[in-house]
Amino acid sequence: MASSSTTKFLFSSTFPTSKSSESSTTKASLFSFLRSTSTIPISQKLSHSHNSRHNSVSPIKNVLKTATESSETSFSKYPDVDLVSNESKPTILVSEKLGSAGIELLKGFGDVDCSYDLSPEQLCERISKCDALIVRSGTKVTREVFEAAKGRLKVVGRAGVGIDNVDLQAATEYGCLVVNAPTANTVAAAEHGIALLAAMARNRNATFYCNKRLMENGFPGKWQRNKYVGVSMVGKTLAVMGFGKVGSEVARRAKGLGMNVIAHDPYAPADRARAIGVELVSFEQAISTADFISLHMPLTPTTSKVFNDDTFAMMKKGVRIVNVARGGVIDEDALVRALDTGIVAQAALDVFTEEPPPTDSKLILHENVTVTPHLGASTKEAQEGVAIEIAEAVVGALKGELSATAVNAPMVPAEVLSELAPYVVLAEKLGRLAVQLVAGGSGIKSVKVTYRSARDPDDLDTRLLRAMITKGIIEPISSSFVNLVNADFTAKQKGLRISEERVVVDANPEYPVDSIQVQISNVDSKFASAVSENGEVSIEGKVKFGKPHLTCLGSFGVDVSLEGNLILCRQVDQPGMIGKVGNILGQENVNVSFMSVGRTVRRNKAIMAIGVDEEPNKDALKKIGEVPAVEEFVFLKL
Ligand SMILES: NC(=O)c1ccc[n+]([C@@H]2O[C@H](COP(=O)([O-])OP(=O)(O)OC[C@H]3O[C@@H](n4cnc5c(N)ncnc54)[C@H](O)[C@@H]3O)[C@@H](O)[C@H]2O)c1
Ligand SMILES: O=C(O)[C@H](O)COP(=O)(O)O
Repeated sequence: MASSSTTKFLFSSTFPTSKSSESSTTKASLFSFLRSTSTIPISQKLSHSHNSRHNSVSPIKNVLKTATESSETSFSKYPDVDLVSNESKPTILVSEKLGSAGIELLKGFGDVDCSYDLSPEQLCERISKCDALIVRSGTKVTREVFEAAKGRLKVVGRAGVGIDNVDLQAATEYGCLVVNAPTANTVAAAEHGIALLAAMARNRNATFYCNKRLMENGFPGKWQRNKYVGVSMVGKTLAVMGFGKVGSEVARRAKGLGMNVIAHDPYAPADRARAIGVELVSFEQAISTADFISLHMPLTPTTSKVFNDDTFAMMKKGVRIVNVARGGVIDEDALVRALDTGIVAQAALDVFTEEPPPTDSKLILHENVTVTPHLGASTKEAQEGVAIEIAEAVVGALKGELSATAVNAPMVPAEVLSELAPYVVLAEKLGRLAVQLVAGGSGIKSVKVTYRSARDPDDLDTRLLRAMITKGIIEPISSSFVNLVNADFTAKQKGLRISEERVVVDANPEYPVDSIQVQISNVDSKFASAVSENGEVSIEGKVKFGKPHLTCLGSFGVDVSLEGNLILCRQVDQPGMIGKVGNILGQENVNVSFMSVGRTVRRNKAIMAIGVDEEPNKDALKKIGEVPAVEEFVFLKL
C-alpha cells in the first residue's frame, strides 16, 4: 500500500461564545436535503410546504453553526425554523440598495431590515440584533462590527465581487462566514470598462464639457473640432492586468474592436488566455508595451498601489489607463504626477481609494481624467442578478448549508459534500472521543489524522473532515465554538498542531474514505487500553451502512456504532462479563444500543465497547467499576 501525500497544518481561538449543539440525522434525510439544495433554487424552496422544511438537523448543516443553544436566536434552530412563525426568524440587515428580487427572497426567510446610509456607529449598534448582513462596496465591515455583533452575526453577504471592504481575518476569528456574488456583475463591469476605454480614446469627457459650453454660448465660435481629436483603438496594444472573470471579458471585447490584447496575471492559466487569443506576459512587459492598460485585479496587500511612480516610469509615454477594479491598486498622487508629466495621457476611473473622493481631489479635477462614480456593476440586469445570487447564498448559509461562494471557508461542491456527509459525522465523533480519552485534555498539542482510502490521495479533499475533527477535539475542552470557518484559526490559537496523512489501501473505491485514524501524542490517557504500542492515544473509525463506527482502540479491534454514549471497559477475558455489565445497566434502565468485544490474546485482556442510549447514573458506573474482572473503564459522551 503506497502511502502518499502528507499535508501538515498548523492551526487555532478565543471566543467566549458557547458551543453549538450537534445532532445527527438519518442518511436518508441528509441526502434528500443535499439533493434538494443542489437542484432547487431557494426561491422555489421557500414556497415549499411547511412540512418539507422540518427535516431533522443535518450534520452537514451543523458545520456552519456557531451560536449558543441558550441564545434566544440560536443559529442551531434555523435549519428547523418555522418560516411562518416570526419568533424564530433570523434578522437580515441590508445596508445598501439591493435588487428587489433579492429582497423578496430574503423576506421569504427572515425579517429584513433595509437600513441604508448607516454611520459606522449605527451599524455597530444594530449588528448585535442581526444574524446576517448584506452589503455592497459602500459599507466597511470592520473588526469593530464583528466585535459589536457579540457572536450573533453568522454571515456577511457581499452583493458583488470585491471583498476588500470586509475584514476577513476578523470574520474568520469570529466564525462568521463571508459569501459574495462573484459572477452576476462580470459582464456589466466588462462593458463599463470598454465604455470607459472608448470614451477616453475619443475625449468623451472633454466633449461633454465642450457640449455644455456650446449650449451656454451658442454654436458660433465654439465648434472646436480640432481641439478634441481622439486616438483610435484598432491595432493598439491593450494590457489587461488581472485576467479573471472581468479581465477576460474585457479582453474578448477588445479583440472584437481589433485591438492587440496582452495580459498579466500570475495565477491565470495560459490555455484560457490562448483560447481568447491573448498572450500572458510579465508585469513589466505588459505595462511597458501597452498603449492602453485596463486594471482588473483585486485589491490585496500585494496589489495595493502597484501602479506608482516607479511603475508609471516604466510605461510608454502617452499610455491611457482604465480602472474599473479598485482605486487602491493605484497610488493616486503618483497618477496625478504621471498625468502632469504626460507619461499617462489620459485615465478613466470608476473606482477610487476613497469613495466618494474629496471634491477637491486633484485627480478627479484633472482635465485628462474621465470619472464615473463606481458604476461598473450598475446595470439593471447585474443588480437583479447580484441580489438573487447573494440572497440565495445568505439564506443557504443561515440554513447551515455550505456555500459555493464562501470566501473564508472551503467551498465544497454539492456532490463532494453528499459523498463526504457520513464521514463528516464520523470525523467529529472521533475527535470528541479521542479528546475524552486524554487525561487533562487541554494539554493536547499534536494530533495526527490518517485517512485510508482506495482512491488517489489527490482525490480526497480533507478540509471538511479536518475541520470537524478539530471541532470534536476542541469543543469538549473549551468554551470556544468551532465551525468550518474558524476551525483552523481556533486550533492555531490553542497551539494545536494537526497533521494529516492520506494512505492508499486496498478497499472499495466506491467510497471516498475507508477509515479515519486519530492519534494524539505526548499525553496520558484516562483509559490505558486506548494507548497504542507507539505510546499515542489512538482510535480509528469507519462508516458502516452510513453510520459512524469505532473500529480500533489502541491495539484492540472493536466494532461499535458511535451513537448515543459509550462505555469502554477493559477486563479479564472470561465468560459472563457481558452479562454482568449488561445486568447492571438493565437494572438502571439504561438501554444498550450496540456492543462489541475485542481482544488481542485469548483469555488474556479484552475490551468491551458498549453503546448506550441513556447516560448511566453514578451508581451504575460505580457498580461496573466494582465488577472484579473489570480492570479499567471509562464513560464517554459522543
Ligand atoms: N467597478 C465595479 O463596479 C466592479 C465590478 C465588478 C468587479 N470589480 C472589481 O474588478 C476586479 C476583478 O473582478 P473579477 O470578478 O474579474 O475577479 P476575479 O477574481 O475573477 O479576477 C481577478 C484576477 O486578478 C488576478 N490577480 C490577482 N493578483 C494579481 C496581480 N498581482 N496581478 C495581476 N493579476 C492578479 C487573479 O488571478 C484573478 O484572475 C475586482 O477588484 C472587483 O472588485 C469592480
Ligand atoms: O466588486 C464589485 O462587485 C463591484 O465593485 C461592485 O460594487 P457595488 O456593488 O458596490 O457596485
